[in-house]
Amino acid sequence: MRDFYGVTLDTPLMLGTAQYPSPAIMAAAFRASGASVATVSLRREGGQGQAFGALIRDLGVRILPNTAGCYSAREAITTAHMARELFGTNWIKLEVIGHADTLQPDPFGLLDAATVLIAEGFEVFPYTTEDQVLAQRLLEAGCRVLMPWGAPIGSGLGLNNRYGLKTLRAAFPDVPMVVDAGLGMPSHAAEAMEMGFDAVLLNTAVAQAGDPVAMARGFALAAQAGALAHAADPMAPRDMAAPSTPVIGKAWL
Ligand SMILES: CC(=O)[C@@H](O)[C@H](O)COP(=O)(O)O
Repeated sequence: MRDFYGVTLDTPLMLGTAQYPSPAIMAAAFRASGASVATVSLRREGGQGQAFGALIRDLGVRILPNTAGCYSAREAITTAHMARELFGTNWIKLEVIGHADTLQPDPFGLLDAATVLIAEGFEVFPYTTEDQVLAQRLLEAGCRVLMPWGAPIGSGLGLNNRYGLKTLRAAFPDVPMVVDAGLGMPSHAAEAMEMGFDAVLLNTAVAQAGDPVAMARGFALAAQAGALAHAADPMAPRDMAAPSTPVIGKAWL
């Protein structure tokens, strides 16, 4: 498993903390998922007070505060400052949203905010697209992790641009990468891990499932299966059939 700013995670699953039917169900979903990281939105959940903060801390997982809902570099930077103070971590999942309908990242605001935050000692996890040039710029700015989107946040569409994700993975083989957002089913997580990504981050698919706890477990198993398959050096697909049972001679009839 990859190193995320010097931290090796036990499992390849990062889970969001929003939209669960109740705090108790959220905690149970975390336990079922074995997630290593909980991402927390300061702007959405910061107002829920100390009880929520205590609940998150009780999950016993690493906290990755995020800047969800920020539409400018300035807003994201201010939110990151508050998050560092509140959670006592330099980790920040940096979201600078560029478009209200797709919630896609604003590449320019993202790079500006990442540059400032890295200079201030933050360890930035940028929510980005699969664009290789932007990835290169983020790495040059000092990001040591990339979080390309699977699909628009909350859409559950899975991996929208497989070609883009595969080429991004291949272009920067040594950079830890997490597919973040848009996953709807465990098979999407398995596919991302099979492609060689190091972890997946999701929220809506678990929180909004009829049974969040069962879905959390499903994602955990799928991410683990995908990681195992990637490490097992999968066979290359081929166009023509090839008998899987070798035939030695012919049966005598
Ligand atoms: C919780 C969080 O950080 C989201 O912004 C994240 O990107 C998850 O997206 P989904 O809800 O689509 O899984």
